[in-house]
Amino acid sequence: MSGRDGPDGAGGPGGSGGADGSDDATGAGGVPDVALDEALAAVAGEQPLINSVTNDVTVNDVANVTLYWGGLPVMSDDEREVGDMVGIADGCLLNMGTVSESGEETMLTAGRAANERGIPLVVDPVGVGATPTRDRVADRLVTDLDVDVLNGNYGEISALVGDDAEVRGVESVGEYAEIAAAAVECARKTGAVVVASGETDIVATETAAFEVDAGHSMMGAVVGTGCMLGATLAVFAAAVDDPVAAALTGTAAYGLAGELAAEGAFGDYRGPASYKIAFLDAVAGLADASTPDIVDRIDRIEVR
Ligand SMILES: Nc1ncnc2c1ncn2[C@@H]1O[C@H](COP(=O)(O)OP(=O)(O)O)[C@@H](O)[C@H]1O
Ligand SMILES: Cc1ncsc1CCOP(=O)(O)O
Ligand SMILES: [Mg+2]
Repeated sequence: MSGRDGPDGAGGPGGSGGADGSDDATGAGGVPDVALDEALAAVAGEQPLINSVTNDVTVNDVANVTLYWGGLPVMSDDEREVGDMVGIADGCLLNMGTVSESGEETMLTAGRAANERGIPLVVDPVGVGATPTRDRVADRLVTDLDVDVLNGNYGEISALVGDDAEVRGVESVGEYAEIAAAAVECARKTGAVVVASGETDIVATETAAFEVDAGHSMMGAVVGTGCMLGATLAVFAAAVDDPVAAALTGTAAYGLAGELAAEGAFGDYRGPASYKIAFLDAVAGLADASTPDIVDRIDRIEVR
């Protein structure tokens, strides 16, 4: 871990330590007693500055969703400056969606600065499994850096651990019956808390796996929802001390926003483009919306 509490570390807003079920700080069924309202209040109170080195396709969405959660976005990605910007940030996101040769080096510079500063480092290995270049860059990021939270779709997480995976461009294609086991193996390989996104999200550590039942199929119809999940995880990891509680809370909050948008709570929509607007408004308005207790959306699952 990057100088921060690991999954057994001290708790904090939004969750209490031992979120991998290793001590008595968990609730029923070995699920940590995460609290959405506490996490959202912590984000609002801390207003974490998040530096994202991210792709050209969704950079504006990543910036806005960071802001709408209550963080402060900055997208510094120049080798001459990024170390200094991460040096004053509270969290760092690396998203390799359109990584260039210089961008690869800049991501390593930013990641090393985050590790040295002891702030949360989130990595989204976009498109790993699609090309040898992406396989090499992703492996370099998780090997050379101390990653706190790693998020990818089912295909990307499976590809990272060498399981059969079909990643077409950046989209996960096919069935992944063993995704929970792949996520735990990925956590063991990288030392990160792993979020495997899909119809049901999986949050995994080296010793525990949780299903997060929140979200809507319309989220899968919008480019950028995985990238924006990475930004969400960076914001929550900067405000919630325990990285597992942060990942569970951020993933659940994100899915709840997707559900509220699909229900029309933040405006009608006619298709994926207008849904995206409603989704972003749901993120911005979640703190004021009445939301269910997210503990009821999280189930610990047994993984061999
Ligand atoms: N069919 C679905 N049902 C519910 N939520 C979904 C569905 N597809 C995607 N999501 C949600 O959308 C977000 C992005 O997931 P995903 O599409 O897997 O990432 P990516 O965009 O990187 O491929 C996640 O929060 C995930 O839970
Ligand atoms: C289409 C595309 N190509 C390179 S990055 C990118 C966006 C990927 O966004 P997400 O992973 O959220 O679907
Ligand atoms: Mg993605």
